[in-house]
Amino acid sequence: MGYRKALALGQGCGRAAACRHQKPSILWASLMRILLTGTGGQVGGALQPLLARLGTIIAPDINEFDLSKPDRLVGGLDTFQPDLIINPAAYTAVDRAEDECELAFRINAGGPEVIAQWAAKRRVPLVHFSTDYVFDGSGKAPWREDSPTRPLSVYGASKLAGDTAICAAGGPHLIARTSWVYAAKGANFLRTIARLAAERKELRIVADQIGAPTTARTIANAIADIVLPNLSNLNELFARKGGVVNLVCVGETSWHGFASAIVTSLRSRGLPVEVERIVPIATADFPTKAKRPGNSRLDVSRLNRQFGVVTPTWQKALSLELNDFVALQHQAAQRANS
Ligand SMILES: NC(=O)C1=CN([C@@H]2O[C@H](COP(=O)(O)OP(=O)(O)OC[C@H]3O[C@@H](n4cnc5c(N)ncnc54)[C@H](OP(=O)(O)O)[C@@H]3O)[C@@H](O)[C@H]2O)C=CC1
Ligand SMILES: Cc1cn([C@H]2C[C@H](O)[C@@H](COP(=O)(O)OP(=O)(O)O[C@H]3O[C@@H](C)C(=O)[C@@H](O)[C@H]3O)O2)c(=O)[nH]c1=O
Ligand SMILES: [Mg+2]
Repeated sequence: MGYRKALALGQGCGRAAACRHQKPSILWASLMRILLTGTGGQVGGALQPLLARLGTIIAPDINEFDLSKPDRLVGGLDTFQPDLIINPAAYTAVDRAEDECELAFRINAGGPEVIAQWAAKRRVPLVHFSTDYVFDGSGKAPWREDSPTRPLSVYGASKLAGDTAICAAGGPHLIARTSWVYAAKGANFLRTIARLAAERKELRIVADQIGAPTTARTIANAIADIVLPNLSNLNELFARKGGVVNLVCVGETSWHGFASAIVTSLRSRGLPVEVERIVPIATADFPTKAKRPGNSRLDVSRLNRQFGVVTPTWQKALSLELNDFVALQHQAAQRANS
């Protein structure tokens, strides 16, 4: 699918209906085969331990199941025979995507399309992940699941094309739309800021892009809370309540506000912090290849209403994540000294 066509497609595909959560069936759980992609990444890595007790986790690496080669995925799916597919694998290098448009589209749209069509034919439920970067960032109101999309970047357009293809496949699916994901491990803003804060006296961080930093752990917990009690009827649950659902931490801040909170917490926890000034700047003063939305706020009321899932505030989630981050830093320091 081409970039322009993708830009013109897809306005979200949320559906609404009422349903009661059911208790998990132990027998069902033990028989379940769950295909989980991207376990080397933030969200896949956080999901893996939570899902492990549900049955057999099939976690292929990129050589066994490469989303950039959509025509080879059906063979893998036929071999794995999953009862549930969870697909956090994605191309997430936002600036690089501007130069690797074709690759980003294959991984974020072509691969998911093949998976969704395979799953739809067999009525296998599919959980996928989307981004705030499908929006153009206008206005100040939080985006709802059915708000008009207009991505500003290749990454955003490729993710939207994936969402649209999954919706069009017509199978039972849930697309969790999230934002500003980070974890104690992985490539993310928390780790970038921690590194820069230990090296520099001054940080200059954009203060006019507003959203909700969200830990991979928050996303994994929410998905587990939706999936676990409904294992035996996920198919029906997603057919009635699936589609897109926003899944972010509660509250909002700018990247500058997020960086400031990270640095304050690192200092109070005794980690090395050299930085003296965190200067708020405009997006225009931090030129990047890809354009990013100014308004990345996502309205989580559907998540609360449909699934009864309440996420923590971004500040609470940050504090929890920093416990792990600090422990990992101490371990690394001990290894370096021994
Ligand atoms: N990160 C963010 O800020 C946000 C992410 N999202 C979405 O959430 C989801 C999870 O993101 P996150 O966990 O942060 O992503 P990460 O970048 O942390 O992880 C992506 C994973 O995808 C794997 N991957 C990359 N290319 C391929 C490929 N060709 N075939 C198979 N696997 C591949 C990577 O493998 P390897 O480990 O080998 O590199 C990695 O394990 C994605 O859909 C993303 O678009 C939404 C909003 C914000
Ligand atoms: C390092 C740095 C970044 N920034 C800005 C650039 C950018 O606007 C913002 C965040 O930088 P990042 O490169 O981490 O942002 P980015 O990679 O665009 O993060 C996005 O990733 C994809 C995968 C998503 O889906 C989005 O939800 C979002 O999390 O901070 C500064 O202003 N100063 C700095 O020193
Ligand atoms: Mg990034």
